[in-house]
Amino acid sequence: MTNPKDCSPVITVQGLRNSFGEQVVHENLDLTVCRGEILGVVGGSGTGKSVLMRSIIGLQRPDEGEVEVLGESMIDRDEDEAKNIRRRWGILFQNGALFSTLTVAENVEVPIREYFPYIDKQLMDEIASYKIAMSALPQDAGPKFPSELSGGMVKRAGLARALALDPELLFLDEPTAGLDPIAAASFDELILSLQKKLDLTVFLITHDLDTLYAICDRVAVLADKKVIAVGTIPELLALDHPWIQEYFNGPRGRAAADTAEEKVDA
Ligand SMILES: Nc1ncnc2c1ncn2[C@@H]1O[C@H](COP(=O)(O)OP(=O)(O)OP(=O)(O)O)[C@@H](O)[C@H]1O
Repeated sequence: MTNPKDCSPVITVQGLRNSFGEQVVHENLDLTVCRGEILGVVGGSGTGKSVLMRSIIGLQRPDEGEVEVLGESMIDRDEDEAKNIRRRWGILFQNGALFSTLTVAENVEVPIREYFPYIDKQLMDEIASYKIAMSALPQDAGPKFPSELSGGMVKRAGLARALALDPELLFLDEPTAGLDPIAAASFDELILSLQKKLDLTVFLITHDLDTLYAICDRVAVLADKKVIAVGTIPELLALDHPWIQEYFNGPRGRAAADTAEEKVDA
């Protein structure tokens, strides 16, 4: 499947190979993420979605292959160069990855302090409070500790921190995992509205079929150690790969498609 004609690549992965000892996780994996799209990444458990994300953000050194993000190669960067690139993206890890001993506002301030240590306290607090509002958290969430928040609020706090440095690119690792369907749908809507407002490119790992239907422009499918297909859901449905058919045409896939259709009709 080819990339859209007007694709301006923000992430390009070519010939990626990752292994742990004898276990080869990726072999000859290629993927392009285009500017301004929400790309969903799906695949069975253990197919290497998180390892792929770690390779893209430079946390996992591949055995082979090229990874370019925002026009810069991610392989063998020195720390200063890597830091400059990291500043241009935000990451929401699966469990929120907040510092438990810091309040929500202090968590949001962590990346700001790292990159702009000279910003005074008042401005820092104002930026944090703005990011908290953007993530649809009530302002009284700022002084709370992560242990005082619901699961949905922890995700929003993680999102507020991911947005701290006005990123161009957002990585989301299973953002709706562990949320009830209403909280998950509202988180999807939040991501979609932020993506539009901030003109973000989003790399989104998910198992959540509703999320794929609700917000993803294209979906990349990981299987057999590589990206076996990438395209819109109708494009993927036209392929007769057994995993794709089972995933999208299984009972959960059909339920998600029905929900998406009902939303369009409403
Ligand atoms: N640091 C590591 N050391 C050894 N093996 C690892 C390491 N990280 C990941 N793996 C292995 O790589 C494979 C892919 O893992 P990964 O976490 O990327 O899968 P995934 O597709 O994200 O799975 P899930 O959907 O269950 O989260 C797994 O078999 C995992 O055990």
